[in-house]
Order: sequence, then C-alpha cells, then structure tokens
Amino acid sequence: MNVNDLIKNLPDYQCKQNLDMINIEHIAMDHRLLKEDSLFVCIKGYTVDGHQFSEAAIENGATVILAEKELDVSVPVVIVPDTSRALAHLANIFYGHSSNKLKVIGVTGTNGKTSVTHIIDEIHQYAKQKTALIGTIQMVIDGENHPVKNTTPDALFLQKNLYTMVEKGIDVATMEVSSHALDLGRIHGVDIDIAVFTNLSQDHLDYHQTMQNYLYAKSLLFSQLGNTLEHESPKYAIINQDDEYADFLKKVTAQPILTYGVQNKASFQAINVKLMANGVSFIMKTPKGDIPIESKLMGMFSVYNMLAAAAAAYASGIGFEVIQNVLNYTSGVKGRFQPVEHKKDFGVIIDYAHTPDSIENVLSTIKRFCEGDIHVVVGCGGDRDRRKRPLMAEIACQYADLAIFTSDNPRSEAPQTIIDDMVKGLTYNNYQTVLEREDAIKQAIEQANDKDVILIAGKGHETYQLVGDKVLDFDDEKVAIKYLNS
Ligand SMILES: CC(=O)N[C@H]1[C@@H](OP(=O)(O)OP(=O)(O)OC[C@H]2O[C@@H](n3ccc(=O)[nH]c3=O)[C@H](O)[C@@H]2O)O[C@H](CO)[C@@H](O)[C@@H]1O[C@H](C)C(=O)N[C@@H](C)C(=O)N[C@H](CCC(=O)O)C(=O)O
Ligand SMILES: Nc1ncnc2c1ncn2[C@@H]1O[C@H](COP(=O)(O)OP(=O)(O)OP(=O)(O)O)[C@@H](O)[C@H]1O
Ligand SMILES: N[C@H](CCC[C@H](N)C(=O)O)C(=O)O
Ligand SMILES: [Mg+2]
Repeated sequence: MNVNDLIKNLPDYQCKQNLDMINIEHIAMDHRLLKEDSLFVCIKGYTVDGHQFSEAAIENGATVILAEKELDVSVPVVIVPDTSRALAHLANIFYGHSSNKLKVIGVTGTNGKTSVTHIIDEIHQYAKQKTALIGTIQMVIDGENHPVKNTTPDALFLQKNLYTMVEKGIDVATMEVSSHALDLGRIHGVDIDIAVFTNLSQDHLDYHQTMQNYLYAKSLLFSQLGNTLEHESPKYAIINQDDEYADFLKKVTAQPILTYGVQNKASFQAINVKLMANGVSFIMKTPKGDIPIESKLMGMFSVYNMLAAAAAAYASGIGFEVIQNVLNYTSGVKGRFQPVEHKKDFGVIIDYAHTPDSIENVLSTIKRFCEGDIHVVVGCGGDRDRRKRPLMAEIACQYADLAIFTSDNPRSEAPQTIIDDMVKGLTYNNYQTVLEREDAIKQAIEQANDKDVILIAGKGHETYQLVGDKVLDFDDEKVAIKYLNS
C-alpha cells in the first residue's frame, strides 16, 4: 500500500521527505517482528521508548517510520503527536476496515467478561455461525486457538486478526474489552455492533486511580458505539440494570438499549431464581415471552452472565430456542467455578476471582450449599491495585472458616509485602499466611474434613506464576490433584 494513501486522513501529520514512491507491505510496532518493506511505529511504552529502536528497525526492513519527533535516520519519518492513536487508525485502514465487515460484540465490566463472551460465542456457534473470540484466555478463530498477551490486544494485533477473521469468513467476533484497552485507545477504529456491560466494582485502581476514572474508561465502549441510528445492522447497548452505574451508562450511548437484571425490571429479567448445589434455575422474562432456564452454572453471578449473553444474542438476531438450549447446556469456562475431580469426601473448586466483588460472589455461592467448613486459598497480584488487597482478605475471612493467604503472580513485588498489605488491619483471626502457593494448597487440603469445600481463588485458567521477570509453571488444578492423591 502506498504510504501517502495510508496516512492522508491523519489530521495532523508532518513529513519532510517525499513519500510518493514508498509502498509498504506490513506495519509493525516491535522492531523484533519486522519484515521487509514495513512501516515501523515508535510507541512510547511504559517500559521502553520504541523511538530508540528506529535504527534497528531500518536494519530489519523498515522503509518508513512513524514517530512523535524528528529522528536522524536514513528513511522518511512521518511525525504525529501521538503514535498510539495514529496506529489504531492506520491499522484499521491498512487492514481494510475489517470490523465493518463482521459483526463485533464487545463485552466490558469488572467481572464476567470472559464468562459472558464464551456464552455469546457458544450461542452463535449453536446457530451455525462462524465465530471468533478474543479475551483473557486466548483468541479463537473458527476453532483455532492462538495465544494472547492481553485481555484486549493492542490495535495492530487486533486489526490484523480482524482481517484474518474476514478472510476466514467469520460471521461474528466476540471480544472482551478491558478498561485499559478503552483508556489506551486500543479499539479506536473498531466498529462495535453490540456493547455489553456486566458490572463495575473495585479493581485496577493502580491504573485508573479513582472509581470515577475507571467508570469513565468503561463508558467509552458505549459512547463510541455510534451516534446515529443509520447503520447497516442496528447497534445495541446491553446494560446490567441492577448495577449502580446503569443509568449513567444508558445516558452515555445514543444507541437502542436492552437491559437485564434480577432485582429491577429489565428487558431480560430473571424471576423465580433458584440457586442450587448443582446449578441454577430461573424464568427469563424477555421481550418475546417467558423462557425457563435450568443451567449447570453456579451462583447468582452466573444468572447475570446468562442474561447478558441472552440479551446480546437476541440483539444479534438469534432465536430464543437456540438461546435457551445453550443456556441449558453450557458448562462454563476453564477456571471459573471449576470443580476438581478427586476421590476425597470434600470439594475443591478453582476460580478466577481476583477482585473483592468476585471473591464475595463465589464464597457466598459456596456458603449456600457447603455442609462443612469453607477453606479459601487466595493471594493478590503484584504490580496491581494495592487498595483491593485488604478488601479481598476481609471478605475471605468474613465468608470462609479458614483463609490461607498466599502468592498470586507477585511480579516485581516481594510476596511477603503483598500478604502484609492483605492482612494489615484485619480484625479476624481465622487466617494463616503461607508464602508459597503450592504449600498453601497442600495445607488447605491437609486441613480439610469431609463435607468441607476448598476454594482456590485468583488464578483460574492460568498455568504460570509470575515471579520477578520469571514465568514459572504453576497450575492450581495440577497442584491440588497432586496433594489430593497423596
Ligand atoms: C501497561 C500496559 O498496558 N502495557 C502494555 C504495553 O506495554 P509497554 O508499554 O510496557 O510496552 P514496552 O515494552 O514499553 O514497549 C514500547 C514499544 O517498544 C516496542 N519494543 C519494545 C522492545 C523492543 O526490543 N523492541 C521494540 O520495538 C514495543 O513493541 C512497543 O511498541 O504494550 C504491550 C503491547 O501492546 C502490552 O502487551 C502491555 O500490556 C501489559 C502486558 C499488561 O500487563 N497490561 C495490563 C495492565 C493490561 O492491559 N491489562 C488489561 C486488562 C486485564 C484484565 O482483564 O483485567 C488487558 O487488556 O490485558
Ligand atoms: N457477573 C459476575 N459478577 C461478579 N463476579 C463474577 C461475574 N462473573 C464471574 N464472576 C467472578 O469473577 C471471576 C472472573 O470471571 P471472568 O473471567 O468471567 O471475568 P473477567 O471480567 O473476564 O475478568 P478479567 O478482567 O480478569 O478478564 C470468576 O471466576 C467469578 O469468580
Ligand atoms: N487480568 C487481570 C488478571 C489478574 C489475575 C490474578 N491472577 C493476578 O495476577 O492478579 C490483571 O492482570 O489484573
Ligand atoms: Mg477476562
């Protein structure tokens, strides 16, 4: 593609060199991944400044550079005020506005994004549509799995893969949209058709500082949903009516709104909810009548996730028979309220709860059916919101009979400091601290009696422990099975 054609719509670029003869085959933001005839985009990151790699990028095949300042290099430099912002738009143009050719469903909220996106994807698959899924665990394009670094990838990775999806004939792409992604503009240029809000509670204050900023970041998904009703297919905002921020988000969007909830009247409302030891049942009131649901998923939070997914699927044009069938058979996502198979007479559940609200939801769900004691093994991530640490510990002690505080991805922090932050000011004494996660799981299992339930929280599907710069193998399920069988 000719570089002039690529950049001509950028509002505020400057370039002293002639770009007429420069055609590029690729765009790259990492000099290590460059190919011949590439545009290299210098991004000022949190760790390093990509501008320092411009020489190396030229050696690796860059024929033009997008930067935020003049560079003394041998190829033309296009200067823009913000390369990240520009990249999102250039990648969208370069990859042929692929999101316009697909149905894109974006799900945001503190908890439940992975769970809801999986149900939405299952519903579309059941309706015989070709689907793609982007989120915390992986990216899946028509059944093929690809690893991911982020819950919502950077704009370049995202646009490139939306293009691949179009090439592969994907009908609908469902993606998690994190608050970081919204704040950093990773989805600028992505034409979202259906935007779903799960809930908002405390997390990521290391990044956003205040709940107000965090809410504002989440709201961008809804304000960016289009400002008119003239679209090829109608757009929808799907909003949890029981969340305290529902009314704010409804004002943010100009698009038609479908609400869901349990406590408040909503387009999709669950009534007669029964929370059982082996699932949930409820009547789903919908714009087209009442639908009984009997699901294997556990807890009130799963009722919300199913309502959100059902509303999104309805907005996407899927019939209620399909929606009902999928809600009745879906068995959830790896590491989300996942029972560990073993022969002992107590239960072991692995769950990705890593926020105060999700820990509370999961523990209160277990409390409903547990006939013995509840033990919880939990830690808090390093280099993440410090303010959630004491809250998570407090809730663990409040709901569980025994809480074992341990490590969960300490990253650059000292594991003991994180645990100290958790227990500082705790008025409960039903806890132990065990630095090594493996020892914590072992001790929880050794202390369990018949009918007890052990919740191993925080890591869910993760198969690693991030310690300093190291990625160490660690799988809660495997470790639990090792001690359950010994
Ligand atoms: C804070 C943050 O968002 N960081 C993201 C950012 O990394 P960074 O700013 O540190 O990048 P950097 O290493 O400084 O590099 C700057 C530039 O130089 C380039 N570079 C770098 C090194 C080199 O040798 N050559 C080179 O060209 C890089 O490709 C990049 O373009 O850009 C990277 C590439 O896009 C992201 O993977 C990375 O996410 C990190 C891994 C991360 O942990 N992010 C978290 C905070 C995050 O975004 N989380 C959300 C939500 C999680 C949730 O679900 O709750 C998410 O969506 O994942
Ligand atoms: N609707 C919900 N409300 C509150 N808690 C939930 C909800 N759905 C799931 N959870 C809890 O939150 C945990 C994480 O769920 P899930 O992975 O779906 O969330 P997520 O929003 O994708 O998280 P992340 O931000 O890490 O990607 C689950 O293991 C469960 O404990
Ligand atoms: N996407 C979340 C996941 C947290 C999971 C937990 N295991 C941790 O490391 O804190 C984050 O990066 O904040
Ligand atoms: Mg997720």
